[in-house]
Amino acid sequence: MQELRHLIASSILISEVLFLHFYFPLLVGPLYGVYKDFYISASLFLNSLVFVALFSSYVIAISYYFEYYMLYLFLNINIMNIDNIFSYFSGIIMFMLISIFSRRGINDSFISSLSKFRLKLSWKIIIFSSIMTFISIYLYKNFILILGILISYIIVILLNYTYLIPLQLLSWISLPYILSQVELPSLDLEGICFGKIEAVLKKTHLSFHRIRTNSMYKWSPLNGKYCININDNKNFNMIILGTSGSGKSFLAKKILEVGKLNYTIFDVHGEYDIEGIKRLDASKISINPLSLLGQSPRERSLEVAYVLKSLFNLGNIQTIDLSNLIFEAYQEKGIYEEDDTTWILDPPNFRDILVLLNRKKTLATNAQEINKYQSIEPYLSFITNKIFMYNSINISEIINNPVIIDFSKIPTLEIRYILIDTILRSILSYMYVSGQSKLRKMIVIDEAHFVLSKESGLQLMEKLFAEGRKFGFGFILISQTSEYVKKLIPNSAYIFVLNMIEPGELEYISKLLGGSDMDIYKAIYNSLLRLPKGLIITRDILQDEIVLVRSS
Ligand SMILES: Nc1ncnc2c1ncn2[C@@H]1O[C@H](COP(=O)(O)OP(=O)(O)OP(=O)(O)O)[C@@H](O)[C@H]1O
Repeated sequence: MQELRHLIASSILISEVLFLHFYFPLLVGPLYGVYKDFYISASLFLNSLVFVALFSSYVIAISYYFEYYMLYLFLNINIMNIDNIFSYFSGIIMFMLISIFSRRGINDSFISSLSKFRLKLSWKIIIFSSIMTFISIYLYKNFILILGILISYIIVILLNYTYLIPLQLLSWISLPYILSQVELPSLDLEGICFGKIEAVLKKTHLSFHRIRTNSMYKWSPLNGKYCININDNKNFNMIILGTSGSGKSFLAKKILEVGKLNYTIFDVHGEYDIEGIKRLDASKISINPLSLLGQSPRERSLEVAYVLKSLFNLGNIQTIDLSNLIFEAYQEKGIYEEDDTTWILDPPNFRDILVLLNRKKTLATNAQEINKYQSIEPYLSFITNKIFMYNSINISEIINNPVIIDFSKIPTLEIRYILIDTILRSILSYMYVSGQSKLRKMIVIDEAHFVLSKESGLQLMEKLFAEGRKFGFGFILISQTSEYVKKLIPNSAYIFVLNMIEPGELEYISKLLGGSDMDIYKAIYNSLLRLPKGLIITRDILQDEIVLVRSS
């Protein structure tokens, strides 16, 4: 939207010059000569104030003086004299003083953009721009015009934007526009381009964007593709946060579709239906959580007991008893800790453990022992479900093909959780066996707080997040709340936030994206509250810009 600002600024200049030429003489009659200088000085003063406010940049406002100079040259008026320069700079200095007294500070958006400027030279642009410059030098034969062209030429080469090459020809007239292009963040234009950038958060005086921030930082409209280059990141993990209906699953689907990624979606509520993608009804599969998954019987017994502890809030003694019982069940099946050749035998299932528990209960010799078994029996009975009897699910098939696993028809949340946990652990074990790889699989977990709210689920996810990249696995976690994803954020490459309304969430996310700057915090806080469906706020890590993106 820099274009709109330049259109306004240039329109002001051109109308003033035209007014001076055509109507001013009619207005003041024979006193034209007397009032002309006053008119020019006053308009220079006022315009400099307007231009600084419009561009939030003293540098761009100063460059407009040269455009002014060129336009007046057409009327044979030379404004390059001390009086006029003084008038123009008085306006700029007055703006600085107003900014200091209103505690806004002297901030120049052009200069602050220079710190983020990434130099990318291209031979193509250097050659084209040089040819254009030589042609214009030959045509213009005027020192001032040529100087403007040479300055524009250098900036165009440094900025590396092809569309600026023809603008060089306009010399000083196009210089303010060319300079303002430094402010465009040079975001990646390669990778997965799943959205359009609508705006960038900038410290500016004026904003033409509809999302109000009520802060010194405002959304500065920008047009461009928004791309993520996941292969360049330290991991492939992403977190999507937002209220219900804000567009979280739409965004996840876009990333998968545009990136042509191989994926598995853990669809907790049965919301995903993607044409041509296989849906697996989780209530019709079977997976045995007691499969060893590359671990020893002791390790796996402890792990399963820990999962049940997290799920049912079991006490420590109950958890140890349960773990010992599971370990004994392995031994009954001929699977021994010290003999890893037995680890490939068929594992017991929850029903075997229940049978073992009942046998031990009948053989118990005192009330304490009976109580011990009775305290874990209801939980074991509860999870002894046909889903956990044997292994019908083929993990390598799930990993090698796109698939949506629909968990919505699983009757109880506890069974749903154990099933999701077991599939994720099977994937972890597959990862270790299959070895290192480039990105081969994205795993999307919708309603991730369901898994992460359990201690064992959070630990498992932390492990997957930390180790997935090495083995070519990335994760997209979707959640309505940030509460459970906090520990995963350090191992995430991208965090996309859609509309949020809960004050605690807003505070956390605004601090996370905005850092310690209170004005940025305020801007993000107010924007998240107002975000319409499909609009995302994210921080571009490479450019360190906070951007507003629409998934489309
Ligand atoms: N960028 C967008 N452009 C067009 N439609 C969108 C966009 N984002 C979301 N929608 C539409 O809005 C509706 C809600 O989106 P979506 O299901 O992705 O929300 P959600 O945040 O996942 O909701 P829930 O938390 O309830 O699952 C859908 O019909 C979706 O097609």
